[in-house]
Amino acid sequence: MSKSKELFSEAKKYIPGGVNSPARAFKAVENDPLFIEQGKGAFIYDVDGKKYIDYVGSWGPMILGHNHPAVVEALQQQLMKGSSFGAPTKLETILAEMVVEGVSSVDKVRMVNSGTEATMSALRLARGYTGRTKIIKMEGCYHGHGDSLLVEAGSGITTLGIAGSAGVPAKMAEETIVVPYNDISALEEVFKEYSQDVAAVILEPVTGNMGVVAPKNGYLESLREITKKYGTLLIFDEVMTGFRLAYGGAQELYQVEPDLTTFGKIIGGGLPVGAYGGKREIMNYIAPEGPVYQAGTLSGNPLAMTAGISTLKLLKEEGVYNTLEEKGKLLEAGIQENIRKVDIPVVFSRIGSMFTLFFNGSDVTDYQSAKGSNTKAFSIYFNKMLEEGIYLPPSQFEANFISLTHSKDEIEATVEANYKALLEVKEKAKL
Ligand SMILES: Cc1ncc(COP(=O)(O)O)c(C=O)c1O
Ligand SMILES: NCC(=O)CCC(=O)O
Repeated sequence: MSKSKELFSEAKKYIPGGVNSPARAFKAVENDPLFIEQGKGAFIYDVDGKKYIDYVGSWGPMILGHNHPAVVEALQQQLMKGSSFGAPTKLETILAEMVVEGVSSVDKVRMVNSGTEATMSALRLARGYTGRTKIIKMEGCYHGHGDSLLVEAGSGITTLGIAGSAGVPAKMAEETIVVPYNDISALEEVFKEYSQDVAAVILEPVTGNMGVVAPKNGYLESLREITKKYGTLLIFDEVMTGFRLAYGGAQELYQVEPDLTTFGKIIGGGLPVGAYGGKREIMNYIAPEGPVYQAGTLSGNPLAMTAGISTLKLLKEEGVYNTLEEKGKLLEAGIQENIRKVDIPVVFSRIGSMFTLFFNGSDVTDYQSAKGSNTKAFSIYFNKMLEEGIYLPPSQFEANFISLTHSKDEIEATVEANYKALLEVKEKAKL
């Protein structure tokens, strides 16, 4: 038995399902999770000593690759000074200023400890600011596990094939209206009925949590117009896309400004951080300045701020996002060629350094089309890639991430493995 399997059965005795987040459980791919010993650059090493090229990147944060020396050095220095004070440090202002300078719609930003906290807090703020209660979310978008948002959510909810979560009060869920992603007329219909009740529309501007799906031409612009018309706040959940698709996130890439933005993943440089920010007038509603309460013992934690600052400093350098795009293009070209050669119904969807291979014969533009993917084929693909030393998110409905440390060699090795895995899928799934 592998050490990973041993550790997993031990973990299951003390931790529900053996994991601290369901997305890692490998349930949909009929396998057991690897236990990871260490990471370096584009690679992770499991406890059995096997080396993998990593496309999970801790689900997004590790855009610089694992254990970047500058981040490690900065963390070591900060650790000598102390890990938490529960009092202000200048590090918080430095990171906040970097976010404000980097993201055009953000005048002020509040640090929290996870993406979940960021979206929960942004919703409370939107409700407090507008005095309205309903929110609109898009099918298949995942915004963390806050009650209001665990409705028709992507990521683990979709992976496990469940509708939502037990324990969410029906009254709470009723305040959430769900419409399909990329569908403006569905949104307009909802606004006709609830024009004065909707505090916020929240979405992933480019989705990662039903797999990578891009907004249709003009979709984000229309969202901006409609929300403005009805006095509803537009919230871009950029937990995944922030500092990933561009330094200024999807809103920079598509040139559409939301009222509020949520962040996580990359701004914590691998440590637990989330944040929400936006227009000054709205952000001033947060306590102690305003009436919307939101707090955190470890919020703005100096270690987390340090990891975030040193990560963003490196991402600010000239050419970083072009480099990521080049890597994405190289991988895409290789995989598209494989898809042609193997002649298999697969859609390769990519924006910058985020991508998903949908085992799907039709275009994927929303949750319904994403769910039409062949999850059995994905499972075969996933396990073959793992065998070939490529570590992917263990679900069809997730984004893969390329880091700055994925070199030509790693990308070529991935393309080679992808060819073998597609062949295996074609044969075993009879595609
Ligand atoms: C778009 C998006 N929002 C929110 C979250 C929740 O973040 P966290 O897992 O840090 O709570 C995630 C990922 O988990 C995400 O991808
Ligand atoms: N796309 C899914 C995530 O980013 C979250 C991972 C987790 O919940 O463990």
